[in-house]
Amino acid sequence: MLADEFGREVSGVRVSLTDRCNFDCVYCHNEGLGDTRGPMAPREHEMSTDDVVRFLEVVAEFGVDSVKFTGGEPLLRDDLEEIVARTPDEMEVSLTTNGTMLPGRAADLVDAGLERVNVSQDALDEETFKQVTQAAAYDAVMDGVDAALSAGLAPVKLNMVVFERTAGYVPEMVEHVAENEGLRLQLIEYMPEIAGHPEWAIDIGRVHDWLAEQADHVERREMHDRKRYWVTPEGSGLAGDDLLGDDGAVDESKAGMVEIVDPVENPTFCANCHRVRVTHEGYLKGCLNRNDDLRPMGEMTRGEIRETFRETVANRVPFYGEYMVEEDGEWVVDEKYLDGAAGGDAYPSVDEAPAETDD
Ligand SMILES: Nc1nc2c(ncn2[C@@H]2O[C@H](COP(=O)(O)OP(=O)(O)OP(=O)(O)O)[C@@H](O)[C@H]2O)c(=O)[nH]1
Ligand SMILES: C[S@@+](CC[C@H](N)C(=O)[O-])C[C@H]1O[C@@H](n2cnc3c(N)ncnc32)[C@H](O)[C@@H]1O
Ligand code: SF4
Ligand code: SF4
Repeated sequence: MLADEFGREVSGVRVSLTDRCNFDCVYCHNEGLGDTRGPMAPREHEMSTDDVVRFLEVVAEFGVDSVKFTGGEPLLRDDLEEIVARTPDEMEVSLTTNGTMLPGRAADLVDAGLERVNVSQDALDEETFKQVTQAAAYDAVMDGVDAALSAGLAPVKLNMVVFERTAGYVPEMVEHVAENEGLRLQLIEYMPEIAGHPEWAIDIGRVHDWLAEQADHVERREMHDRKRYWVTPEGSGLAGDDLLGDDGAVDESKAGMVEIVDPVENPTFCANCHRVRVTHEGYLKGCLNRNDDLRPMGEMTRGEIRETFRETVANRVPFYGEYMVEEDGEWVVDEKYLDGAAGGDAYPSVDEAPAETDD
């Protein structure tokens, strides 16, 4: 496995398959590339099926053992089933989606090899959901979660972005996953780095504190050093070791899992980041929040992709703690990165994007 100069092995890749989306969430960072608004029809500059598969085959040689497909909305790609089916067998395949297109496709995706799915759901309230996503699709998302469960994808993780408009729904969402076996909850700190509106953020520390009071068992996940809180349904009377099965792990029929994703201004999170990203146009990048280290993979042979992947890993830096450093209580870009010293150019326009190739 390749490791960067901060000792972080790269075990996973996150591939954005498109920047198109049928929602227009007010907070969307689009995996670092800005706006999802625009035509919904397939676009020429998206990586082809073969491009995606070739990249995955190359990184599998380096021991990368998991891939997450994301976007935009990855289910807008009609070839998603084919991509999943052609992903190297040794890789765990997961998907992050708004869920609306899972009915009718979840079973085929599972047949193709999909192992896990995260579905974005910011509230249990239809009106708030509509305001946040700017789409009237609450029922479609709920149907999507059901379709994933019926297809055997339990536990399904619900992704909830916690910011000023949704924070009030946290207790309800926690109770929802505590009561419903097969669901987990991921509370994602609102990230303003690319989306803007820092005033929407809430203090995620308060959510940690509240959950610590509710939880009957707490764990840490190696990835990002994320905290996981296990919460039992109200009135269950279960606590502590009651929750553990014979294998020492929490029995999910007794408690719901709530994980907090809190990357903002968090050097510890970044110090445990083991992922390289790929944009829908086939650029490698070392960090969600950066677009000054992009390396194109289009028109490339496997040998060149190998080299580009090595370069991307070698140039990865933790965003908080190295790229952004604290000065007088403020986070500022470390001077040495101000001229794009990592070697890449600023994100090129679509017209300059590399053409698709066969290899
Ligand atoms: N800054 C930052 N944010 C991340 C990172 N990983 C996840 N996030 C945030 O969490 C959101 C949801 O992540 P997902 O793609 O659903 O999955 P995940 O939690 O990373 O992965 P799994 O738990 O393994 O499924 C992302 O879109 C980001 O907003 C990361 O490495 N850096
Ligand atoms: C960019 S979306 C792409 C996949 C899919 N369209 C979806 O919504 O699940 C991936 C995840 O990023 C989260 N997200 C988007 N913008 C964010 C932001 N500014 N801060 C934190 N999370 C964000 C979304 O809630 C979603 O769970
Ligand atoms: S559904 Fe996902 S990609 Fe689409 S706007 Fe919302 S967060 Fe962004
Ligand atoms: S370095 Fe930090 S901000 Fe960048 S992708 Fe990793 S965890 Fe996220």
